[in-house]
Amino acid sequence: MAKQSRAKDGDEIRLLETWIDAGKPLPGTKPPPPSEDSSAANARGRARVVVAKAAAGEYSDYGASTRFDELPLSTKTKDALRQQGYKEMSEIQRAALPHALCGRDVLGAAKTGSGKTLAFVIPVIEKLYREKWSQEDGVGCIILSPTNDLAGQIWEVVRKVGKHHNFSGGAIVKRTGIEQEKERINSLNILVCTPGRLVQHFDETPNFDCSNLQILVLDEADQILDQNFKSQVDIIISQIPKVRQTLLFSATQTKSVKDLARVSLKNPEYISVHEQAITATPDNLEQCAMIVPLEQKLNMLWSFIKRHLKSKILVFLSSVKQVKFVYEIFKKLRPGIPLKCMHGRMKYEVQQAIVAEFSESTSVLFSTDIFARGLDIGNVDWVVQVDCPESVALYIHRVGRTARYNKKGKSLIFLCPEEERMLEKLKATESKIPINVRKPKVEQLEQISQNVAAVLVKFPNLQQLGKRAFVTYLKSVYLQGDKEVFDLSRFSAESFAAYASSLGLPVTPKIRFVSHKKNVSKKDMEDIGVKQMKHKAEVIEIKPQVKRDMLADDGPDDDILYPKKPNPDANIYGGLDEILSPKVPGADTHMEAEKIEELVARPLKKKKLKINMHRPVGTRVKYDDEGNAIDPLASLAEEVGPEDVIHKDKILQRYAEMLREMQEDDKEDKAQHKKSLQEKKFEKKMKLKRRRQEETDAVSDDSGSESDRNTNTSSKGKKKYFNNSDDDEGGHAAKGGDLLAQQEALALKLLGKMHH
Ligand SMILES: Nc1ncnc2c1ncn2[C@@H]1O[C@H](COP(=O)(O)OP(=O)(O)OP(=O)(O)O)[C@@H](O)[C@H]1O
Repeated sequence: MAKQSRAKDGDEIRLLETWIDAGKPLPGTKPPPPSEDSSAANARGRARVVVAKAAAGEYSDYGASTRFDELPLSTKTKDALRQQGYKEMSEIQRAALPHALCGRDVLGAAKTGSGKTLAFVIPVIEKLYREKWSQEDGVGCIILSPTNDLAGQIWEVVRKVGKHHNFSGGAIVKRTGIEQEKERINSLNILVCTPGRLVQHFDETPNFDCSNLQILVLDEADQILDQNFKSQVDIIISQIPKVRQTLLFSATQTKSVKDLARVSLKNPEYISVHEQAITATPDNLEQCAMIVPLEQKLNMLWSFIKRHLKSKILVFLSSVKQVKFVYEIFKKLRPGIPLKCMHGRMKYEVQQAIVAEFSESTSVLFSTDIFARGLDIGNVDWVVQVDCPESVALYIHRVGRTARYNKKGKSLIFLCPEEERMLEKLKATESKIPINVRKPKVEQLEQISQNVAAVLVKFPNLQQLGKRAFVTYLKSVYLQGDKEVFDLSRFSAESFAAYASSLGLPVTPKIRFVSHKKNVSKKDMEDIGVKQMKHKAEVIEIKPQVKRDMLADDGPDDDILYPKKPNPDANIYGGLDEILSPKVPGADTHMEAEKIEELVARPLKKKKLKINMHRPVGTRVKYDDEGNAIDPLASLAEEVGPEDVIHKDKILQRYAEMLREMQEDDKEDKAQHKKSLQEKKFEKKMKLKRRRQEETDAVSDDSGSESDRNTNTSSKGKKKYFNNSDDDEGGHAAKGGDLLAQQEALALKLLGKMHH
């Protein structure tokens, strides 16, 4: 049987190779527009004729195919595609597959959700099939993806399309431990992984061999080729054969020759199927923007969710801490729709489970940008960007999580007045993003800051989270590279205090910014999700300024949350009234066991800050107790007065406690820091002492007198203690060592006491 099947495969491979060679499109050509006679029955008939002709030795040009079964593909692949319901090809598939199947390098760009994955998965499977690849041949294809989740998703597509083939493969992600992966990686034919994980295998897996690699794929190629992955990609390229096929795909493609040179494409086909399109985003996507002051964002998000309880909503926030905080707070406030959250700090299995749940149900998923690219979840109704994306490209990827493959979708972005430059960028002709600006109606906005404050009082652990959310948000703005959009100095001091207050925080948290790139920790980068921190040492100026109250401006017909009448301009497919579904009755805000009615209004008195932040760093620097320069923002935080706290007794009391706790924490931190410095100093001293002792011992060893030899017995023992504590001599000497250790411990203890 196996022999028979091999022979059958052999015949098919010969036929496919001749067909591919005889009917290949000319380099640089695009497929003609689909013929008018494209009814399903006719197309099926045509496909049958094409295949029969090929079998009879008449090979048709397949560059004009519109259906998968008209392409020179193996029966196994065609069967799997049919079983998955794939018949007609999408534009990018029509344009890219003919070139990729005949072995050309491809640089493909097409809108989000347009089917790019199949455009590279099919050539991968077919190439290995025609090469008669088997397990013993090792790694034949590497598909690089920027995230583990996306790698998992791509692997699923490979598995489904290749299910009748005999290849092995897998997503090399964090799920399995690296040790287990090391054992099996050389027997996998198709690897789907992040650049980082692959480099780890090059570094750590003995005999990891990619010398037979046939095909390299970069999904989300522009991201994989950016600075963040540069060193890893360079290592990968240096470890794989130069002669190979390379496929690069993304919705926002890199055109940088330098970038492309790094992956050494050979006469690549540049395929950008939507280059002439009027929009860079899917046609079925309705996009809106709202200018929302920082301190109103949470209220706005809450109000939006409350009015879309029957929708599947994906919410993007800029940091892990914010995602956690908003998720936890909203969970306590119970909007009346299931809530989920997702970020890079979660285990891979948990992420997978959340994705699966979100795919199935109507719910709200709060996420960092881990979810922004590539992930394919069916029927997302809304993408809401609470925090501004770092670039127009990221905006396109985020909104692309909805309106996928001919489905409809809507998106909404909140931009602070200070970030209006981003709106200009989105609206610029070259961005090709049809976005409508809407103004919310202030009287209909639900104000939840008192409720949030009450939740913080009841759940003190959320106070810390709130503080971290505040800090990471500001950090994320500070660390962004595009200073035209992200500039902390444009925010007024009052708006930070108001923002802290909107998060339920009694005081504006103290912040100290790092001023040099090298000082930005990896954890910060992960927390914030900032990929590239291009900023140099720079001045942060916080200019107290009169805030334009955007919400007070009650424009006509432009209320996205609660429109009076539909705006015909914004009505792309059926009107905003469908988007802005009326509030579902009986789903009012209710907090977990809290008595919200106990809380009174919490007016935030705007205190005029006395510090002048206009001056650049260097002309006016403040220092803390330890002599460190304090960032202007940190000083700003200190200026927040007691009048900024909530008036209600209970909350006041709690806040007073919190303040005390924070001061205590500060004190403890300082003491701890001092202690650890002294401990380090002490350890260093002891090490030096030990080394000197050893040197003295060594010198004694070299002397030859009888008496010296006696002394040597013990000094040798001492040396042996450090190397080998098993033998008797060593054991004896270990006592000496123990003594030393005891003395060290005692000294450390004393030191500790001194600083308490
Ligand atoms: N020819 C096709 N017929 C029907 N559905 C298809 C076809 N090709 C792809 N799809 C479906 O379209 C959806 C989007 O495809 P895919 O994830 O490949 O898009 P993409 O272009 O890679 O998007 P992104 O840029 O966001 O990564 C998937 O659910 C996929 O199953």
